[in-house]
Amino acid sequence: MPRALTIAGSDSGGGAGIQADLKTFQMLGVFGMSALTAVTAQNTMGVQGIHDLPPDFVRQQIDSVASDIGIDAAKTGMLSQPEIIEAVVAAMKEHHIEKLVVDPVMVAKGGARLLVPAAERVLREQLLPIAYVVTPNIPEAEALLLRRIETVDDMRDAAKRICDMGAQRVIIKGGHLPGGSSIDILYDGTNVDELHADRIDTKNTHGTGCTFSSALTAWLARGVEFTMAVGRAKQFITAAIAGGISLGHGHGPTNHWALMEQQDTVTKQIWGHMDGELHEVNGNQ
Ligand SMILES: Nc1ncnc2c1ncn2[C@@H]1O[C@H](COP(=O)(O)OP(=O)(O)OP(=O)(O)O)[C@@H](O)[C@H]1O
Ligand SMILES: Cc1ncc(CO)c(N)n1
Repeated sequence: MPRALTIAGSDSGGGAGIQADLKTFQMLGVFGMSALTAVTAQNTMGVQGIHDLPPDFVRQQIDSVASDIGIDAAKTGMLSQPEIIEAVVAAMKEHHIEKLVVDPVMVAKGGARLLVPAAERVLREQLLPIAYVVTPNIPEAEALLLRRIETVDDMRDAAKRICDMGAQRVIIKGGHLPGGSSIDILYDGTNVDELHADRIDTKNTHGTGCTFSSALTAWLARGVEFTMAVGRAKQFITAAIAGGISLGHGHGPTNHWALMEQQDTVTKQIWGHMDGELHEVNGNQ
């Protein structure tokens, strides 16, 4: 069974962070494990409190699962403090984690900081160079590069510049760009690609970034090639946003079960991919 680890914060509201990641892993048939970095008191209205965990204890959680269960792919989300980033980097190196998806979470939708400003430099200098892929949204890419991103051309340029900082691959998520479609830019160190989806008119976008990066991690854990894994992660997040549940009074969560509920082409495509892979595995035995 493919195994994926999320190293991230807990969202008590269940739509983002560790909770979104584990729900997504489960939906995509991957065994999910977690190393908590922080616990937040959070709901659809915002973040009411943050309690960071000690860096050594973050490290201990990673060591526990790596030394026993094993990790096919890992992702990072909210890392909160510079010392936590340092602990995570040391653990990733020691356990030789190659498929590392870095979601450089900095600020929650309502504006609360999930990474102290002093940690941005450590993230840039220590975490990016060990990332298999980094997935900033537009404000995060702006913070990493200290420059504005206003157009799709700016996003393409930013993807190359972030790759120059050491990440092997970059996806700039366009959820924050105004316009009728939701464009993500994908750079694999050689080619730039665009991923398009119609923009869904909804306020229920809490945790979209976490859900997208955990779907990508799940497909990488399953051994799917990078570009295909990104395409399937995009299908998953688009279905989850379109899945339309409305909870709470603010930015509600996406629907991680959307694929189970809608027996449409997206469901058939995604479950079909998995079915195909299972047949391949069985056929090779
Ligand atoms: N309204 C929307 N309609 C369709 N796709 C969207 C919409 N909003 C975001 N997306 C897609 O969701 C994915 C996540 O992008 P986004 O920019 O929202 O991440 P994020 O800001 O990191 O999310 P969060 O901080 O809430 O976890 C991207 O693939 C993006 O294109
Ligand atoms: C714990 C946590 N991680 C990430 C995000 C970003 O969506 C959030 N709101 N909360």
